[in-house]
Amino acid sequence: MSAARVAIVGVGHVGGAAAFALTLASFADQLLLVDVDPKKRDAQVRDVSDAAYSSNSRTLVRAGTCREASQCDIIVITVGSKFALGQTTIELTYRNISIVQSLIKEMAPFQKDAVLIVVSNPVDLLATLVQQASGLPASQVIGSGTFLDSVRLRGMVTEYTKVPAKSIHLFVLGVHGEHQVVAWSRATIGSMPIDEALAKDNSVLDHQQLEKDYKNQSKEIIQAKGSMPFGIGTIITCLCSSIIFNKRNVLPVSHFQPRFGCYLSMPAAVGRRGIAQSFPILLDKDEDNRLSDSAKALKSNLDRISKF
Ligand SMILES: NC(=O)c1ccc[n+]([C@@H]2O[C@H](COP(=O)([O-])OP(=O)(O)OC[C@H]3O[C@@H](n4cnc5c(N)ncnc54)[C@H](O)[C@@H]3O)[C@@H](O)[C@H]2O)c1
Repeated sequence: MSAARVAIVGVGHVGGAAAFALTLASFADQLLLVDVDPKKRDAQVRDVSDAAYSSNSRTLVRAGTCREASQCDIIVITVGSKFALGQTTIELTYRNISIVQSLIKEMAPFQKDAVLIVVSNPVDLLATLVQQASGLPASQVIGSGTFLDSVRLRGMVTEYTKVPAKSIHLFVLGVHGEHQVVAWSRATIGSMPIDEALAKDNSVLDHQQLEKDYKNQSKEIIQAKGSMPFGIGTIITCLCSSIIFNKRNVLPVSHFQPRFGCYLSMPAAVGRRGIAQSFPILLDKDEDNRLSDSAKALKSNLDRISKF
């Protein structure tokens, strides 16, 4: 890619952290920040520009409009609304659906090679709707999905096994949230099944405890500091890098699953045109049943939404 332009739409906690991480990574030529709140947007531009100048980043950070964003090479959607007093999760979900749907209408048509990265929650549902409304091929719309969850869980296994995270092949898959599935049956260290590798040293991984701990970590971070922007900001940067440099890194991201007719996370090679190849993992029966149940629930929600 000659001159890479990235836009971030919604520069609150997550969008701001992604802008900071992308600027330090210094591979984008231009970074456009867009927000419905112009004061916040301009403040983020000034703050992140300071980081750009003090780190000698090549990335030029500036404020942009939705139309300008739609002509960028990568568009990251991090818009969201916060819980209002007395609001239920369902009300918040519908609020986010409505924000994202009107945003995509305002932005379309997109540059034909653009890749959209949806981060806003509920990420799989929104990524499916964004793809339908964007007019872009499914391969060019990606959801951040369970990428952060996979990285976090791998980090915890690293602490236990003392094996570097890059040698641990372990994925969290499916519909991001309560019903995501850890693919323990396919987890390996090097090429050896993880439980077998540990058994050699008489060690045992407590799958249930680890799952409980990595899920609790999100809740604990949010309770203590209100948001958890740094991990996801880095994940967004990693996705942008794989796209811009056509690295085809295999990452657990949300993408269209013909088997279920909706988006959910499975490993996929991510390159210049988005999803270059999907690598669905053959799960064991219990894991597959759980993944399949949550996909069916998501699909029926989507069918209900499309009737409105
Ligand atoms: N997928 C993940 O792993 C993951 C992790 C963390 C957060 N998230 C999600 O990211 C989203 C953002 O979280 P946050 O903490 O940054 O929220 P935030 O409230 O700090 O930021 C949201 C921003 O979106 C802006 N916005 C709202 N409507 C807009 C519109 N129509 N056009 C442009 N901008 C608009 C707001 O002004 C605000 O600046 C949430 O949906 C959150 O659940 C996802």
